[in-house]
Amino acid sequence: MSYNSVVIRMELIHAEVNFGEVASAIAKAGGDITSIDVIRSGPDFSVRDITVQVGDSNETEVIQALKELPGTKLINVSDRTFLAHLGGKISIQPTLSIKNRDDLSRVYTPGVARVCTAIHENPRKAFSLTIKRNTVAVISDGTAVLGLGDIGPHAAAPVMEGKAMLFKQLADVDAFPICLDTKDTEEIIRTIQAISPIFGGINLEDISSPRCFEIETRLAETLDIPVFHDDQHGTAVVVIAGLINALKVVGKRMEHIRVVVNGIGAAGVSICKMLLAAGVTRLVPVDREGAIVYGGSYELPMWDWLSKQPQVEAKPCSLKEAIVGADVFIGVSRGGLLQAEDVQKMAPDSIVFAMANPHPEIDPQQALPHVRVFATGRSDYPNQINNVLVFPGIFRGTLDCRARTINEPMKLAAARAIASVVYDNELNEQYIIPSIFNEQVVSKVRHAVIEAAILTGVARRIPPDFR
Ligand SMILES: NC(=O)C1=CN([C@@H]2O[C@H](COP(=O)(O)OP(=O)(O)OC[C@H]3O[C@@H](n4cnc5c(N)ncnc54)[C@H](O)[C@@H]3O)[C@@H](O)[C@H]2O)C=CC1
Ligand SMILES: CC(=O)C(=O)O
Ligand SMILES: [Mg+2]
Repeated sequence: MSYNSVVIRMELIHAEVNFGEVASAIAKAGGDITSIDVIRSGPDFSVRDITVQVGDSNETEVIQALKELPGTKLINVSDRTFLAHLGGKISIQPTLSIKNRDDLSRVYTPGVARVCTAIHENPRKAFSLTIKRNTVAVISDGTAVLGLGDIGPHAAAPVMEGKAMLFKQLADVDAFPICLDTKDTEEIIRTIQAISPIFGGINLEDISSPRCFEIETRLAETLDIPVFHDDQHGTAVVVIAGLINALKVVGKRMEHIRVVVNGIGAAGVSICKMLLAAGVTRLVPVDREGAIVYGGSYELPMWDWLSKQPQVEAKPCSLKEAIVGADVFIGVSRGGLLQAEDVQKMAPDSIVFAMANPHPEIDPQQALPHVRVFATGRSDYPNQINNVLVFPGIFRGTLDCRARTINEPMKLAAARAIASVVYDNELNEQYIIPSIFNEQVVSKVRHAVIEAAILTGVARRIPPDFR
């Protein structure tokens, strides 16, 4: 069940009802009052805003119970999540204000012309004299939005705005959401190439597989700024970070574990690749039709690549068969695929990362009693494994050193940096991954990424704190 916060504005006639009765009607219907504000108060009546936490299955009951309560009048019900989206979630602010003609002639014509000429003569100056220095495009075609699927570019916008907010708040990166009204691979590539001059980096988001692989590869080959498909690499980095720490908690080693990854799309492919690079020797990638097996032959190039890796198991099986005896389950597919009896059959001290959003592969209440370490992509349970721990710090570091790409050593360094934020003496089943509000995350990821970029020769600038 998912939870929403609703604000209920209602009038209470004092002679007929008191607040205790209202509170008890809400509680009986399954709502949880989190705050009360008095909007107007008179001798005979008062108007209050009551904020109530409701599950998606009991919101109607709460409203109905209040409608039926004598002495009350329901004025309005607003969903706080929708309120937070009114008018969108970001805006653009100038860095200085124009107070007089002198200011005007400096930031605009004629002064601006000298700056344009300087960039024309030396295009690298765009990095210091325009927003390219600190701006990332968050680009989606709306085809794989969270686990909601192909919901189109308009409906994708709230997620892209949310990513832009997180970039700014967590890492002071200016990010701009762009939702493309095309699913055509060539048109997407050409459009991104055409808009790229103003950006210092491209964060691809929620573009379905397998198109996302070609789009990213072709853009990375042709652009001189980093192109990072967040659902692939951000997710893989945070999974490796979580796994490094979860394995310490259960006392197992990367080389000895058997891992099942369910959902071999954008996130799943990248996770599998990074698991192999991290030393996993027994891997079972599973998609809708069952396991992708060693020695098999697949139309999708990434699946075919996986089938050539000797660490991938050769025995065909379904997800429910694959999970028997597994040490680790990583889900990046869709919600509600597993039940308690499935995770019960895993090896002792099992680790489950059920990361489909917004609904995980297994309901946390079903899984928790049977697994040693459990994590989801959501913020309402402990151990939130979400790529938000990765993209702000990775781009902060990349922009600061003007890296032309984000390579494997930079990603691995980011994963280790995230894991290192939780000290060994703090690690436990409920705390394998730091909170996104832990300020060390962005600064450690930034540092590790810059160091790796310099070492691998992709940094075009050495930031002052590295000189
Ligand atoms: N927690 C996090 O940070 C992240 C979570 N995700 C979540 O992971 C899921 C997948 O995301 P993407 O890889 O971007 O999507 P995608 O569309 O590229 O891949 C999804 C894959 O799951 C497979 N799949 C669907 N139903 C399945 C089933 N019943 N059994 C096995 N496989 C199944 C599809 O065939 C596809 O290959 C989404 O729910 C998304 O919200 C994705 C990125 C980050
Ligand atoms: C978190 C994220 O990027 C997703 O679920 O698609
Ligand atoms: Mg995403």
